[in-house]
Amino acid sequence: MASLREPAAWPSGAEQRCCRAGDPGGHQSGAGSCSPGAGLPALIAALAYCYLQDRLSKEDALLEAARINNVSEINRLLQEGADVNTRHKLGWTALMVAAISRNSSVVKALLTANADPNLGDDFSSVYEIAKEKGLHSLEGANPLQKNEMGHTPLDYAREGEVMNLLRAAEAKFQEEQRRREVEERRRFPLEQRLREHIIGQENAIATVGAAIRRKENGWYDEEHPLVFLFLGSSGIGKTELAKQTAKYIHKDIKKGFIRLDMSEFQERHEVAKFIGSPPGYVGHEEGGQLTKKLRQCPNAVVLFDEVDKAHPDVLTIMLQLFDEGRLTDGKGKTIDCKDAIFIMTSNVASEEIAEHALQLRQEAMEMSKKRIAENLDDVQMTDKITISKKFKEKVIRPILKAHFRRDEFLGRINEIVYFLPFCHSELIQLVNKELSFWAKKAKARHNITLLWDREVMDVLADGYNLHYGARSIKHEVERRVVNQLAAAYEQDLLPRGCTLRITVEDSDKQLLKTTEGTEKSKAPTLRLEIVEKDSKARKLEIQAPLNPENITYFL
Ligand SMILES: Nc1ncnc2c1ncn2[C@@H]1O[C@H](COP(=O)(O)OP(=O)(O)OP(=O)(O)O)[C@@H](O)[C@H]1O
Repeated sequence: MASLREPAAWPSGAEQRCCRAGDPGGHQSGAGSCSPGAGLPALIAALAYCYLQDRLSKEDALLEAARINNVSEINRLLQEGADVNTRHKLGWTALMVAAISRNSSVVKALLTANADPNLGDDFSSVYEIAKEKGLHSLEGANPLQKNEMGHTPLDYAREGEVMNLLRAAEAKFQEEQRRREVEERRRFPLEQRLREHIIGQENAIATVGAAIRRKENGWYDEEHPLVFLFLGSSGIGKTELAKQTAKYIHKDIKKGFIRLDMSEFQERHEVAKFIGSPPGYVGHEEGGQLTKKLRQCPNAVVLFDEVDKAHPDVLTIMLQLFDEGRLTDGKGKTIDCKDAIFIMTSNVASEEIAEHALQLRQEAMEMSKKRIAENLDDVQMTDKITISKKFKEKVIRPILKAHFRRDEFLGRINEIVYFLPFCHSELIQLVNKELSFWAKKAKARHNITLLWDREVMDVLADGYNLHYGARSIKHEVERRVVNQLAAAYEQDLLPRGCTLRITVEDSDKQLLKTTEGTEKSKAPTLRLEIVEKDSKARKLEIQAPLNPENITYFL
């Protein structure tokens, strides 16, 4: 509830302190009377106070003067016609304020001016105070809000009228929320959101986006959960897509995303860890890793990482889960999870997929070159390629079949989603994302502005390793840029607030003699330079032993 001592519209402590310090003897406004020794902060506070005084109504000013024991101000305001019995919007009078603040001289002055000591307290209702404090009862408040024990306001309602009110408010709020979400989805579709976090992988985004849209709009088989298998090499966005899908569906609710590393379920006895042990067995009380989490959020997005590593008995349980949309745990309790979304990831066949994609890109590039040579108008330098149905049937399916050994398991997968290696333009985007991440940190932590250009991004994109995906770009940026930044900082070469540019040295790619006598190009070096105020650049001499180019980073 609002405290008598803290009405929302009254000046802050700094203003009050200044006013007291500068108001020993009956000045009019409280401004300019801060002692010179009080310094700049006091002067600023005094000015702020004056400004506030100008804006306050006479009645507000009277209440304020009563609170801070300013008798001369009380007298002045009363002379100017302020109502001595005025009330604050939460109900108290100036006399009450002075009394509760023990400001006896103000009490005397107010009584002399005929303040009514018999005015009862007219404090507002809880509703008024909540409104004043911005805690509106049901207007705009979320009636579904849960406290730390998981209870909503309705759980605490005892009276019929309040219960009815809360029920109606819940229904109204849910309807409003649903309407807002539909509107939001229309304006900002899932694919667009995913693209904000995931570079490339257009086909994967489109496949997942379409399946989720079908489900959200009721165009799906409600007897079975949605099941995806994400295929592709490491660090290419499989987990990220699963995470972002969960974020889209469950917002920031952590329980909405369940992640299990299936390499932890390689042995037969580990089935118990998955769904819990039967009665009488060790760990019965603990429950299973999957069942425990699914019980908390039966419509979660569940990620089974490296599913190819799971023991066949674990796969049997997963098949039952996908088929029936429910799971019975070690305690015999059944969890209904038809609304869950199951995503399995696997690196199986990743080499074949990567090779095929590179070959398709090569063909697309040659085709474009040929058409340029033939001077045809419809030339499209496209990075977009699609894995053919033939390749999926003839190459991928047999590999999956050999691995999972069961047609029915593969048959329960709604969509097999292919993740392809990054093309050059996607690598440039990944580099830019990574550099932007560090630029933001440099700004926030050290007020340093970091600049780079396309040539720098090209050099860093060369560090791409097909087997490590986006992680190799992260490591390349850390190795070749962030290491230098850290060393320069340690050597005190970076003035706070400076502008730093990353530049490419040896950009003409010098040719080096290799031990075999052949020539190979030397990778260009990245250097840091400070951009001075007059736009002149000065290269930083970062001292050995830290020559970042000589540091090997083991992936
Ligand atoms: N397409 C992408 N766009 C943006 N960032 C990506 C992309 N792919 C991967 N990353 C980033 O690289 C890191 C690893 O990605 P992710 O965990 O999705 O890999 P993965 O494909 O699941 O591989 P693994 O099987 O090794 O886990 C994450 O930080 C992720 O944000």
